[in-house]
Amino acid sequence: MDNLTEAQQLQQQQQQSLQIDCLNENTNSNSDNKNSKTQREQERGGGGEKDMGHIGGNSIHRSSSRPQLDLSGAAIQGNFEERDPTILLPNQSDDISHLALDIGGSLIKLVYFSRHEDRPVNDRIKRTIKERLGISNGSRRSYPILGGRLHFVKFETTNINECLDFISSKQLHCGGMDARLWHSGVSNENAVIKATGGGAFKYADLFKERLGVSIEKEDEMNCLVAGANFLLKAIRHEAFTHMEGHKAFVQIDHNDLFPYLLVNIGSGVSMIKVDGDGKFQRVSGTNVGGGTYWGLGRLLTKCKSFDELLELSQRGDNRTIDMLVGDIYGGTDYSKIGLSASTIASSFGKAISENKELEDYRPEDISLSLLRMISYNIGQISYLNALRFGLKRIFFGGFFIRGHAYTMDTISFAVQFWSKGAAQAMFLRHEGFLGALGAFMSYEKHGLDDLMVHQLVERFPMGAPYIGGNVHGPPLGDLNEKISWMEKFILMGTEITAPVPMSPPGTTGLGGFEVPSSKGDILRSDASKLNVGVLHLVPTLEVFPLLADPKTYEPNTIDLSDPGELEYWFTVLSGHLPDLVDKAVASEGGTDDAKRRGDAFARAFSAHLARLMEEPAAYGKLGLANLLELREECLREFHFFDAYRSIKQRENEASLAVLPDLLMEIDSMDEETRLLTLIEGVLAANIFDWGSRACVDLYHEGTIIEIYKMSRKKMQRPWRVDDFDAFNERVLGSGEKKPCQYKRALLFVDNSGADIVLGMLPLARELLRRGTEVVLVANSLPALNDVTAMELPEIVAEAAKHCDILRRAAEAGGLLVDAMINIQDGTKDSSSSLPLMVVENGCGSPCIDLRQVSSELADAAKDADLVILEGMGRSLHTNFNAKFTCDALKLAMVKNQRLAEKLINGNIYDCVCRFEPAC
Ligand SMILES: CC(C)(COP(=O)(O)O)[C@@H](O)C(=O)NCCC(=O)O
Ligand SMILES: [Mn+2]
Repeated sequence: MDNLTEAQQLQQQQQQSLQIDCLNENTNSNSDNKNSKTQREQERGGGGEKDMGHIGGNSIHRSSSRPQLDLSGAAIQGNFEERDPTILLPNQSDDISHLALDIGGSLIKLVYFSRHEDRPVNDRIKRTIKERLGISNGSRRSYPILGGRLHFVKFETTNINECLDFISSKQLHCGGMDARLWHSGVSNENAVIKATGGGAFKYADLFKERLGVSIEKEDEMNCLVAGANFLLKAIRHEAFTHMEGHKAFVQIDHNDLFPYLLVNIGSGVSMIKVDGDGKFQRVSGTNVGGGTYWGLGRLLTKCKSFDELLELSQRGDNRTIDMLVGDIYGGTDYSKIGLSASTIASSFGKAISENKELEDYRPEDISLSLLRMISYNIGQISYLNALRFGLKRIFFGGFFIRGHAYTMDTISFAVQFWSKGAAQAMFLRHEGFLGALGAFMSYEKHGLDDLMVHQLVERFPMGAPYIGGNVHGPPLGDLNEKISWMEKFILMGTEITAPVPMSPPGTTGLGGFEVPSSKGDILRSDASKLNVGVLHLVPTLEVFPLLADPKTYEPNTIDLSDPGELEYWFTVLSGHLPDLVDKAVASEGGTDDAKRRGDAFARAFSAHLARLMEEPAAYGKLGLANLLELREECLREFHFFDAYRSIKQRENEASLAVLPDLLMEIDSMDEETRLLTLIEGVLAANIFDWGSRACVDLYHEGTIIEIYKMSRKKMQRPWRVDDFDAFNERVLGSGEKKPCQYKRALLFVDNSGADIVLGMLPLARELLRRGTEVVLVANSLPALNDVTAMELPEIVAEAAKHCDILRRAAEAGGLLVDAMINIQDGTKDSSSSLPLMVVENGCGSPCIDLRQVSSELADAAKDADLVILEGMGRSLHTNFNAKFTCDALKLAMVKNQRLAEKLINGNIYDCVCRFEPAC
């Protein structure tokens, strides 16, 4: 076995499995429909292959995981022969402009919008399920905004031509066209783009000349406030504190956001009291800002750029030039007034008493002294203004900060020092883009301000060529160019950096008055860039309505801010990489192109891991679920849309072949044994998990069915977490207690093959038999070997061939609309059956964040009174602690030793059956 290739092993498994009678080896008759279809298919040998060959095979989604553009009613307009004909999208909102700018003294900030690509949907099935769920399109909210993405990019103002080239090559200035005429290459002669900042005036003619567009100027303060309000309301992990090198995200209650002080540190500094949307007043400011640091720094150090100056400060020691309290007081504190010896008494003060020239001071020390002088000053004035107006919160934005840890620590220290701990400085991840975002929001009809937190998903693609928002060279056209760009870096022996470059974690040391820890030599040249990704706008996402308390809900069980956990999971995921790349490349035919993409994927994902290892909070709050999703997104970025496709197909086939025998065995049991056997079956079949190293090793030791049987045999109760009796009592009743007749159950299914076919489908069938409508909730996009909503109807259709209950329910639920046309036994009456339905969950990850689910799922949830979450990803890594307003059953086999120890004080392959009655 060891010497066989994976494909050969799988083929062998499939052949063997077709010869094995599942659980009851003495029986060979079938269950529900009592026919010999399985046998016939076995005799056909390849019959299963033929019928099932396309399960999952046509489910390639060419889009990112959160849909979508409204293509309903799309039609080609005009001549069909024409190349790139105009496509009419009658249901799409129109007149969306694609670009807005903030042209400042030193930087141009650009926010632009790109549409999501479409993806295949089985409209007929969707329509029937919508009807069953009572969803009418008329009752749904219509969204004024397109599904799409917001990109954040910046340029040096001195390189404005690069910016113009970028806009031109991406045709961003043509974005104001009517979206109903969505046609590549169509340009708009009279295009207008919104811009703010002084450069909107200064460069208006240049834009007209180079791009033929007019600039519509937007008020800078308006834009800053609109941008900040949008970010603080719509982005979950936007604001954070930064003290002594430690970053902590702050959860802002949207209903308690106002008033606050917004301090925007650009070339100069504005302090704005914000009382609501569009309600603000510029209460103060200072002319000592980013321009001062850069201007003085350039004169004093001969640095060529702001970033170079900032980088210099990393290696600086300001004590050589600043006059400290200790210098005045003979090395001692001035404790009577609370000043330590290391407090700066006078910035640059030492220079007056020493007989030195500029050349005698190290540029590093000058830069640090300047940075501290300016940051303290801004922090202090800000606090005094907050005090003046009784404001609790101060948010700092603007490109002076640049995600630079030391700058943030210094400002934080000043605020804390002067407020005696009563006030706290907060920073914004999109700090530099407030104005540009605000300008973007000033377009009418985009509806951006209607968007809510749950409709935005931030992703971090390997953002070449604009790493962390910074453009290097011309924009890349396609994936091929992106990979070439990465390869070039590899050839040059340069480490590829993840999209968000690092900033050093430890900085000021004690009380913010020490020298920053000397990180200069390992600091990359792009050290002080932004922590921003691409913002996906998905108006169709909703909060799962059955969450007991969405405000306190936290999907992740494992918090990776614990360094031990972080290191463990990083090692695990790095260890999985070579195997995953092999699978991904094989799934694309093993071509040279696939190998090249596989290599690029491995490098990109490793770069993400390295980046997050250095700064876990770089992409926002990090949990294990985020990491697992990042891996799937990264695969999709390099066009691996379903790496486990063939494994899923073969496991489906092998499992479907033994399903009839399993159903027959189950049907021979009394009610109580049956329910227990079904739950045991779900837990046992959850062993088929290609994301677990231990399980994958296990697969070498037998066929799918052998492993399944072995797993079933080991299902001894009590399980490590065992609430089966409570669930059993709820379902079947006992003594005085009446059985609970669930109306609708949502089954969040997990893996393909035995897991869905021999585990969850039989459980669904039992619920249907007991009078419960069943909704199978599956992934929108592939992730590992998870079954997707696209694949499920065909699997159900195959299963239904052997089972009347499933067939009637699937027909009633609209699942057999396309798939069952070859069934000829004439039973078409489904009117009296309870439906079995499938809805997509809105994500493409092994885990699920219930704050952001598809609107279909949210609709299906409204009448549900039972939620079953299955698998490690959905019920342990995420949602283990989630509370629901209806009964919930969490079922999983723990396939990782460390998790078993941590979470349930148990061992690998222990099981969890957690039943939680409605809150
Ligand atoms: C990715 C998974 C959550 C998928 O588990 P599932 O939800 O399919 O039960 C799980 O395989 C996992 O946590 N794997 C990584 C750890 C390991 O290799 O043990
Ligand atoms: Mn899974």
